[in-house]
Amino acid sequence: MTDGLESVFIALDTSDPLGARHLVRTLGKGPRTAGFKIGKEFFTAHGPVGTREVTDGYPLFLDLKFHDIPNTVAGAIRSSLQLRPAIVNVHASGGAAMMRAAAQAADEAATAFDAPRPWVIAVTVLTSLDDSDLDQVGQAGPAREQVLRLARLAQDCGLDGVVCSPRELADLRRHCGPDFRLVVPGIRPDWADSGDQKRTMTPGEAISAGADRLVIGRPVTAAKDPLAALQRLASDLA
Ligand SMILES: O=C(O)c1cc(=O)[nH]c(=O)n1[C@@H]1O[C@H](COP(=O)(O)O)[C@@H](O)[C@H]1O
Repeated sequence: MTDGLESVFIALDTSDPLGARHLVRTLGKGPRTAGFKIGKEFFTAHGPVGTREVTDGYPLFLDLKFHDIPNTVAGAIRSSLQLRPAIVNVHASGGAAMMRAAAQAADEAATAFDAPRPWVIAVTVLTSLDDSDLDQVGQAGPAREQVLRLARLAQDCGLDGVVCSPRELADLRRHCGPDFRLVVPGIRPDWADSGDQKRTMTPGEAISAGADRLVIGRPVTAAKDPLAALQRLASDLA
């Protein structure tokens, strides 16, 4: 994975392998494509074999958001390294021991499989939640403070970075420093519907605020012409 202009992971949120394959062919060499994100929908249907086939050697963000006891998460991280992902993730709310176990498992498995060590990052507060949603589930808000609290914990536990919404980027950059990886969904160009995303910004705003990688799905993948949508989005970044 290179730093710099290739800054977007495209989310392949589909269970249709042919559709996913078509998106990879169309968007793989598109402007700003850093790689592809495989999440629960595709992985549950097609597993590691389907994932390997569909991503076809492009950098993989394996987004399975592990959240379990430390021993179970460590095992899941070890297994996931067989796919040689560029990025894997866990939920920060799984706690410090779980995050430490995830980081250690990634170190050990990278050595054991002679695989590159992926970024191990923690999801803070899902971008589909706002302050009142946090209140409902008994998490201390506002979202901005909860994201910062979890990001600091993830950094203390040796994780490489976090998933956050674009709205927290400036704060996190300031508190966590330039080397802490900030991977950012909740990206909505002003021409796209927000859908179920609540804490959003445009791609240009997110990059200016300090994102390392953007994660973009439906504004591109659900467009009539996904490549044209990606090109339009890239021009917002330029
Ligand atoms: O971990 C993620 O990637 C993630 C975390 C989060 O807080 N919010 C979030 O939307 N995501 C993922 O980012 C993608 C966003 O897709 P779109 O909303 O279609 O652009 C989806 O695949 C989500 O699963």
